[in-house]
Amino acid sequence: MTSTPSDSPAPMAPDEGPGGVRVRLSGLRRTFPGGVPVISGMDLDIAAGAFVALVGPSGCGKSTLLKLVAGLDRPDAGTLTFSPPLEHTRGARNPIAYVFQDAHLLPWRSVLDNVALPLELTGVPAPERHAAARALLTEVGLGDATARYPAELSGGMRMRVSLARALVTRPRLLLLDEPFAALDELTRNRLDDQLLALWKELGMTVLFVTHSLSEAAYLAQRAVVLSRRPARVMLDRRLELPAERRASLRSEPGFARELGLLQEALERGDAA
Ligand SMILES: Nc1ncnc2c1ncn2[C@@H]1O[C@H](COP(=O)(O)OP(=O)(O)OP(=O)(O)O)[C@@H](O)[C@H]1O
Repeated sequence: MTSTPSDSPAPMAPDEGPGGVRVRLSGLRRTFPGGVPVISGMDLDIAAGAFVALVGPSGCGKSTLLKLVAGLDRPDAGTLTFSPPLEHTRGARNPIAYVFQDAHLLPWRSVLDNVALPLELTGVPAPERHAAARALLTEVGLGDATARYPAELSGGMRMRVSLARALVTRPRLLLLDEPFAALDELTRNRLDDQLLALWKELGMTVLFVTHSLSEAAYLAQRAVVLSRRPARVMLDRRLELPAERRASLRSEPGFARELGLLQEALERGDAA
């Protein structure tokens, strides 16, 4: 049966999210043609609504893992389970959203139409999709940039548009692959705070890949440190930091202690 606009879930208010999904990886394996083993027997259990950071040496398999979770690639063995199953998702049109390091905006579309695109593709009528896109753009601080075009935006603004576009479908799982890596530190810190606010508001599960241990510790409740390829879990740690993250946290001794533990695991994993 094909989906029509009238089959679409009811629109959700900006402060209402469908909540997160639990993600379980069991014995997940991926070997690329040519025999390059990238993931060999990965087990991870991510609670619904958790914010998990994934760090590891360059080339260890982080993006591969995200692609497997997103369904953009298939494992050679092992299982990937979502609970509740993604097809039972209330309100979410695309239960999984993916944000890349490059914002990947369509240059010929306005900011509003870029953000509304995922809804347009599922047949949501223009007034409804524009209202949803406008609400999200306001949340990321771009309420006055809806008519602008990607070429007129800074790198940080483009990433905010990309984040708004990912969230416009109210996903239950948000996958981010080094989304802010190309930005200056101040912009990156601001976007980290915006992402945290959106996560708290919408309650989706977040899996965030980053090379920055400091960004991982600041954002996540739980950090998973991977070894060099094939990726194995070197450390899976619930961070002992206050739930409320503020800029001052970065200079506190508890934060430095967590960074030290992550660094030590990363070095062990790189030498493994
Ligand atoms: N489609 C593919 N075919 C063959 N090899 C691949 C493919 N995709 C990735 N690889 C290899 O798998 C390994 C892991 O790549 P992946 O992009 O997952 O690493 P990563 O940890 O995300 O790296 P980085 O931190 O540098 O972004 C690399 O050696 C890469 O060359």
